Amino acid sequence: MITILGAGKVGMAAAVMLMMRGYDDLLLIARTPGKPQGEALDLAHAAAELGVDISIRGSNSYEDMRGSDIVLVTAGIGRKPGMTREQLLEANAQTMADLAEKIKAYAKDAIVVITTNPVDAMTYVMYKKTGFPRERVIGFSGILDSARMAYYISQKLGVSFRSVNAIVLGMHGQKMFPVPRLSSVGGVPLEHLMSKEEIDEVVSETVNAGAKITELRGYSSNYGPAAGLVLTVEAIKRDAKRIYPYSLYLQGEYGYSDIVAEVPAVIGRSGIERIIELPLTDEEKRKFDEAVEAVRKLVQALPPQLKG
Ligand SMILES: NC(=O)c1ccc[n+]([C@@H]2O[C@H](COP(=O)([O-])OP(=O)(O)OC[C@H]3O[C@@H](n4cnc5c(N)ncnc54)[C@H](O)[C@@H]3O)[C@@H](O)[C@H]2O)c1
Repeated sequence: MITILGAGKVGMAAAVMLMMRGYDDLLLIARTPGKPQGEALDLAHAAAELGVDISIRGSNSYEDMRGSDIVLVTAGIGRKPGMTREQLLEANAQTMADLAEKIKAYAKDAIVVITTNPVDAMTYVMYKKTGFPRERVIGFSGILDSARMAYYISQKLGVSFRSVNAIVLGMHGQKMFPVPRLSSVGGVPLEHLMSKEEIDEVVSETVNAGAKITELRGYSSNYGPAAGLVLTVEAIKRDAKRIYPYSLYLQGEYGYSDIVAEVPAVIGRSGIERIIELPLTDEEKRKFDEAVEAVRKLVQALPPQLKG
């Protein structure tokens, strides 16, 4: 059973994509009476039209998440134009702590995937408050950040983004670190294919991609994160052992402990199986450090009761 907490724009886009890929036993949980039930009914009708034979339910009761093997956390407020992800910290941290209690009570064996922003700090709160092994507390955004980088590279070079391998590390926010040296197109290092100015442009477009969507339409992205959530569910359900970047609690990797950072990892049935440590140059390590320090600042700004 896959439970989605929060039936907002990200949660519902994920539900639609999961339905279309045939994932059975979907449960939507949200606070507003009628909202998750209505969303589930509409989606169930769409599944019937498409001939997708699955069960989709909505509920206002957290107890119904009993038996979930995956819980996707999408509850919390999103950005408005001009806001940074970091400005959502206070409101959403309390939501994470509240939801951690519910997940602990009713889905103690689930793999928890957090999308709520600022996602690195929210993953930290979820890890501390559930007390789950770190393998089962996974912050989502890295798949989206690297897909955005791949998209901008593909646009500039006129090649399919399926031939692009783009790497983004560190955090999901203004200090995210796209790594051109480790990114490649058809196996050729990016730096052989683009000028420094073009690469700088790709980096800037990647970092500002979410803000651009928010500026244009007045609210933050939802199809992008939803697609990456589906890949994450797929990797878990199929024990696919794919390598994707996630925001994960570090215990010595990259020289860091007791902090969350965006790093590549192998994901399968039991959650995160292994964190991959990429070889970074001194300059790259400095940028990675800046990203991690930005997360640390956010974590430090959390009220003490939400950190431990
Ligand atoms: N990690 C990423 O890559 C990424 C990308 C885009 C958006 N996001 C984040 O995802 C989150 C959700 O975005 P959205 O566009 O779906 O927002 P939304 O406003 O459309 O939906 C959020 C839902 O959360 C619910 N909610 C709010 N506070 C709650 C609480 N305390 N308990 C239970 N439910 C609560 C709301 O009722 C609403 O249904 C935001 O924090 C946003 O910044 C993350």
